[in-house]
Amino acid sequence: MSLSAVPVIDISGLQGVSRFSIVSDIGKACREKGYFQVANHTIPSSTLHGALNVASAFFDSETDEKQKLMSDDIIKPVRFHMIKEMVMGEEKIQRFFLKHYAHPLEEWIHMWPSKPLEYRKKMGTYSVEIRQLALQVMEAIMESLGLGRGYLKNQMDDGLQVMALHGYPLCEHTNPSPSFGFAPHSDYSIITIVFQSSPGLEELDPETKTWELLPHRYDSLCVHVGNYLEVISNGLYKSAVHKVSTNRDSTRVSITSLHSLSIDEQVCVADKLVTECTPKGYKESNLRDFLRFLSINAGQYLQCNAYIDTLKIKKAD
Ligand SMILES: O=C(O)CCC(=O)C(=O)O
Ligand SMILES: [Fe+2]
Repeated sequence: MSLSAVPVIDISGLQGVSRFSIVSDIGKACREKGYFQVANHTIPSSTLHGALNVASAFFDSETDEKQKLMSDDIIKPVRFHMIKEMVMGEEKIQRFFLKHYAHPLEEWIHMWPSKPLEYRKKMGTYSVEIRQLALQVMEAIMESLGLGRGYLKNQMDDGLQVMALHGYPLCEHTNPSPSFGFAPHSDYSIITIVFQSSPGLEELDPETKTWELLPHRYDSLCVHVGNYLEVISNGLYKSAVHKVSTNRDSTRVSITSLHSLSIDEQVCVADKLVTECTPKGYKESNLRDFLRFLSINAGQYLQCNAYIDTLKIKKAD
């Protein structure tokens, strides 16, 4: 595991004269890694930490809210879940998980936890701010692919934002199992933005095939290329494979925001990226296809690239 190679992109000049070089850095990071950290964004620290605090308070609480939202039905727009595993003959919680849809906010917020009392306000502010950032980053990504910054912009207005909150309790066993925490996977989004309370997220470097621990830089956010961006880019940008392992010395909380088109909107390879030398590499699909795949395969998250692999068009020899 190495510490140093995660690209950090300062986006403070994205709307100014430095746009061209920032867009090209973002393109390079998506092409070579599939992930990068964003520094100097404009989301206030109070918004980021306010959301982390209410997420922790929700996971720590003993309220019947958790019970009410508890479900194994992955289609539910709001659900709480606990992922358990046997460790040395004892059942251990490896992760608490709360998922809720977030855009448009007024459609979903009344279904979110009502306790702690500030949950909806703080998480609502976070979700709106993070979505604005995601749209800016997406514009830059589309520009870096030569598709123009407005590519898919209208569809994103009706797009889906799914927030996935994770709480990883302390685990005193040093090595319960390789997947204890969050097993390696890639995300079912166009892009994902992760905020973490402490280090733990590890990214698979596609070239060296080594795991890189994402450094915990103050208020920085991590962007992942998701499965649907891999499709849109015709494989130029590869989905980020990542995991969270155990060996932590404190409880860890993370907030993931997954940004996609609406549930029935087909995502396909951008026409401009299909050429004689680079034929179409992926079938089109939508988010509902993914959810169906997930429920048939009965896993909460899939191993690595299980879903995206089903979309790949095999090259004729
Ligand atoms: O806990 C984390 O940092 C990662 C969460 C994650 O990968 C996900 O929600 O898809
Ligand atoms: Fe993920």
